[in-house]
Amino acid sequence: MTVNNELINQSQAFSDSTSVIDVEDWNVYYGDFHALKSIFLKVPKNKVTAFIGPSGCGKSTLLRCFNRLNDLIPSFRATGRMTYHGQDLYSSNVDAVQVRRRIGMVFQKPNPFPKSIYDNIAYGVRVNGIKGDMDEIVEQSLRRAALWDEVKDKLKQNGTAISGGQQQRLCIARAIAVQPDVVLMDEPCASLDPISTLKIEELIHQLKENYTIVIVTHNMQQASRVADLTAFFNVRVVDDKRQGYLAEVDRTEIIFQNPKEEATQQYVSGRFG
Ligand SMILES: Nc1ncnc2c1ncn2[C@@H]1O[C@H](COP(=O)(O)OP(=O)(O)OP(=O)(O)O)[C@@H](O)[C@H]1O
Repeated sequence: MTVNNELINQSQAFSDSTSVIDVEDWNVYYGDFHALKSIFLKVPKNKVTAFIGPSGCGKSTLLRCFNRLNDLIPSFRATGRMTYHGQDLYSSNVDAVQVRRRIGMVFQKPNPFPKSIYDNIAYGVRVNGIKGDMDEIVEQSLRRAALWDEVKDKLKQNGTAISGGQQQRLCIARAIAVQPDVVLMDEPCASLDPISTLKIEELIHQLKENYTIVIVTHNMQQASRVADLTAFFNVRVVDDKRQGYLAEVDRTEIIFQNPKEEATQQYVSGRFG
């Protein structure tokens, strides 16, 4: 296996952190399209890792590999090794449903169930057979998602009948209610106004005390505000086809102030992408 520079840089940057997810020589294909080429990455525990890069470079693809969401796409195929706490995530004896419980996901568009706020939380807790006082679990999850004070008097109200920003925090509460240890966020603020966006960013800061977070964002300020580590993905053309790769990964301040790659500098300063 080739040792690559990103891995060396990153291990220097976060040598004090344990990694939760380890990616080694990871390649993704959709049919014969090679979407992601040879990714090496360590996702550090209780940190926020941001994925940035131009459209189509494979940020969402890699994020969705972490909780096996791409398994649902018939043309998807991956090679290489991806481990979660040292366990091979793609081993045949790993249950993808259990993976998704431990590695939760929040999507770009808030997607609460058309059920009460209470049941939005309680549903996944029941389905996953999690024991405990349901009222307490609901309250605790809503508190952790910084939503409790706004909804505590209307828990029976439909989860779709609150503001977009509140809906997104409800989706975060729903994700953390099933006791994950990683929360993946795919452009979680893309459909939100600036005030709701700031609330989610503050929440991300709080959440990393208890969870490991990976966020895909097109918003450079957001990456620089929330992320400890930033991974810049880029696209190159191989045999007339666009192929995504990890160009550089390092501490966020280095990626934004003193990156090693020219392309990273150009991207973070808004000169392409
Ligand atoms: N289900 C799929 N089938 C075939 N190709 C796909 C599929 N999903 C994504 N791709 C392709 O894989 C590449 C990476 O897509 P992906 O959505 O991961 O990129 P991204 O960096 O998240 O893009 P964006 O920033 O626009 O959301 C793109 O060329 C895309 O067209």
